[in-house]
Amino acid sequence: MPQRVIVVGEQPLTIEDIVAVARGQARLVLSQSPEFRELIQKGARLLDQKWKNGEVVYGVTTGVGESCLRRIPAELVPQFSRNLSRFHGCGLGRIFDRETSTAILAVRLASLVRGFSGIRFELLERLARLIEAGVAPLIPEEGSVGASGDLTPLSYVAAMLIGERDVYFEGDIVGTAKVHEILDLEPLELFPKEGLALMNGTSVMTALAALAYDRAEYLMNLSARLTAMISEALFGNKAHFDRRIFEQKPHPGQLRIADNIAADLGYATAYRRHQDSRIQDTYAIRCAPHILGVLADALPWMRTQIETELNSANDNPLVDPYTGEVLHGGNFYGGHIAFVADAMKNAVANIADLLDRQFALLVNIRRNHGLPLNLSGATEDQMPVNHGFKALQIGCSAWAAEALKLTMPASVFSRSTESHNQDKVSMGTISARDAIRVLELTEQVFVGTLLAACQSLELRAKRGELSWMDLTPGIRSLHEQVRRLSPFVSEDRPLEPELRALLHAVRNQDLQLDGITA
Ligand SMILES: N[C@@H](Cc1ccc(O)cc1)C(=O)O
Repeated sequence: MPQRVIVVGEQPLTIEDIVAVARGQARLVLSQSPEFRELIQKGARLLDQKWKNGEVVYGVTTGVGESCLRRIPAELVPQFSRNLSRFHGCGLGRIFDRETSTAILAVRLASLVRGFSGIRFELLERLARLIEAGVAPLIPEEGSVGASGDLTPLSYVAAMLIGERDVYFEGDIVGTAKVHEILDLEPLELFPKEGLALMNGTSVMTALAALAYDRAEYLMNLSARLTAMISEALFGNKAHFDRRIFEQKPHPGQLRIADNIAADLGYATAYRRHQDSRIQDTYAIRCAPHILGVLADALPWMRTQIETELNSANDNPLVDPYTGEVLHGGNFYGGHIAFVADAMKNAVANIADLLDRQFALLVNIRRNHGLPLNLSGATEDQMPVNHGFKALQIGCSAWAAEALKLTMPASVFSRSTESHNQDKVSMGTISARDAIRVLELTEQVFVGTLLAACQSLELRAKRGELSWMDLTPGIRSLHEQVRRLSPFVSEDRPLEPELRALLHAVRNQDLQLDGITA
């Protein structure tokens, strides 16, 4: 299949563009339009003239941050960009994976093409060339306060361009200098301001937020379908998803989720309650649209903020390419992304909690309308030595608790740092990393609960309590997709490999959600 080509520099990028580039599903190419090239070069030329004329330019002929009053002698200016990236080479913690690192490169490029960063076209070309060649720096996750930009993690992007530190390349981890040799490239000598332009921005947190948005949206839609499956397995009351209820409190996302669940249940107004169903199910079923709807209704706002940040010039100082004026500000402050990510982790962890409660309904013999204890599929004589889904439920409770624990907002933990120059910071990169971790855990809760739901439906079918033909194609299709990776549990067995296979399918968005209205 020919890869989609995304031209950067001509139109704003979307969250989906970043995800596609990160996953190798789209190529990112730099606009070759002469006007675009001229816009970029103009900013670089103006800046070059300024410092060569002996003018004081922050971050070029002065130190950075609190050191802004210290002048840098002309002969030391070229060395400065290199040193800036080097002294920030102090990140710690885990290393971002290749996909995330690629997203970070693409997001930084989307910012620099605005033409307000005073960098050469050549630098943009090199960045695009390295992305195209599948090169991505090894970036430690920790060490950014998220205002003053993601200085430390982005220093690894600058280091890659000057041929330093290590990168992912062709499935390996390789010294950057070596990769330059292989690709027959000379490492760049950064021009004044280029180091600062690369590092002084919000691209790490924004890349994480874009990836998280995509995962959260998919997981939300999967969870709506899973809710329908579990409602069927519990002989739930389908009338809880009657459109008229939601029209009276018409949050559009919540209404859409309710409609999707109703459709998956084949609900029609003439519906008659199952003889075993309760007049009102507990909240984990009845309020599922209200719980998932919180995220559904936040997503449009989150998208606006993430995509505005993604397509912004978020460094400092900015260089107006039309007048040559140097504008000193604080666009590196990641408060919007911090707030989005804190909100996202809260809404997603609530999904973990919701699914964990749904699982609890399935295994509890006082609530599950006759399903066997622990959903065991063993024969009667084998029952005493088979515990079915008991441990998996415990696992889901642990993952849900861990996700919920991570919802403490990071954006309120500003620390005054850097000799009180950076006296109020966003912590957005920490929020965004939390959001990713909460998603990982919630995906785990999802696959565990999904297996339990499939087991429950199959138990019902085996016992003649439910007919597959009475279920909608949406539910049957999800069940069949799961069964290709993990069969019915009749005798106890370790489920880890199957859970991992399912997780992999969720991460790759391989589970098809046919018929869902997004
Ligand atoms: N973010 C600072 C620049 C800076 C760069 C590196 C530092 O270590 C500190 C500060 C500014 O634009 O004002």
